[in-house]
Amino acid sequence: MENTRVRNRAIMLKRKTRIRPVNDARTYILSLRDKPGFMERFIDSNKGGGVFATQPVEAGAFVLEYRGELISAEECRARDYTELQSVFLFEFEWQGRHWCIDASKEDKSLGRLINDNHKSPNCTMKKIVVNDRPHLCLFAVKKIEIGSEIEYNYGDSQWPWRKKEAKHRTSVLETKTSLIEHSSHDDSNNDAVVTQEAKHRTSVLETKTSLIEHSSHDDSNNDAVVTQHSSHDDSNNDAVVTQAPKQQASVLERKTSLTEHSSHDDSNNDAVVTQAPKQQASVLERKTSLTEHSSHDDSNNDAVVTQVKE
Ligand SMILES: C[S@@+](CC[C@H](N)C(=O)[O-])C[C@H]1O[C@@H](n2cnc3c(N)ncnc32)[C@H](O)[C@@H]1O
Repeated sequence: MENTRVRNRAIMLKRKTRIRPVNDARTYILSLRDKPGFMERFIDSNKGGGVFATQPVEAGAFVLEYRGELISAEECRARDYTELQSVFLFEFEWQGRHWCIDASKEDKSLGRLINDNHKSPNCTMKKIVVNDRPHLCLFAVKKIEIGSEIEYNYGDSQWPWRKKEAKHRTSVLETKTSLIEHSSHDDSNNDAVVTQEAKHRTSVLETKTSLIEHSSHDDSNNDAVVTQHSSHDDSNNDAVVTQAPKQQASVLERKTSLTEHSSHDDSNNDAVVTQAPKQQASVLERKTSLTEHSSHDDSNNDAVVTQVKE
């Protein structure tokens, strides 16, 4: 009896002393600092950099703010972003209006460097309102171990790297099938082991080659945002010139995506929609994803869209 009381008191104390994730977020929002326990690390030339945990993170905990400039959707429309910059724009709805966090400026903050994972993300984006201004913050949806990459779902869009992942999966599947075929054939053969190994090696080699082919194919793909990050775009004027019409399209599409939600731009929508449906989808889907998270999180004890006053 006494033991239970002591245990309950200890639990209550622990609950009281644990910082509420939303309050934790508020602290870092106000201080304009990133929470310690995370670092940027280069992953590969495809993904670029990413953010990794240097300390374990509890499920539900505040992770990092997607820090940037809060601008209206109208302002976002008026700005001339390159395609490289446009992947750092996060649009969302707040108080019935459309807003954007423009994180295109390198400011050493980590939130803007977090990569996409639509299958098993360990974080989710939520709106936190501090002093009447919305902020986008990432919270852990599961326990995150030291060394794990921090990832969230950018939204249900056709992001170019997801196409690559799908191609990779197909190649691996083909290799597996090929191996099964080889081994069933080899079962009847005494020299099977050596032959099988050799075949395995060939298959692996083929897969590697196939992957290289896929990636070089993707590099020349017009839809590939990944290509925008590759170094030749930055250093090569010709590449940039070639990208120019695409950039225009993407800006136009972003405008369309925004006009869908506002009535005053009805006059010039049609042409734009046909120009770049994919980009439009990306923006919309990312926004939808955020809204879904928010409504989902409303039922969560760790309150999501939270009004925090100083
Ligand atoms: C907001 S930035 C994230 C930081 C970026 N990795 C960097 O180093 O600057 C978004 C860009 O990261 C890359 N990216 C994000 N998630 C990815 C993923 N799952 N696979 C491959 N590339 C990804 C894409 O190039 C995308 O345009």
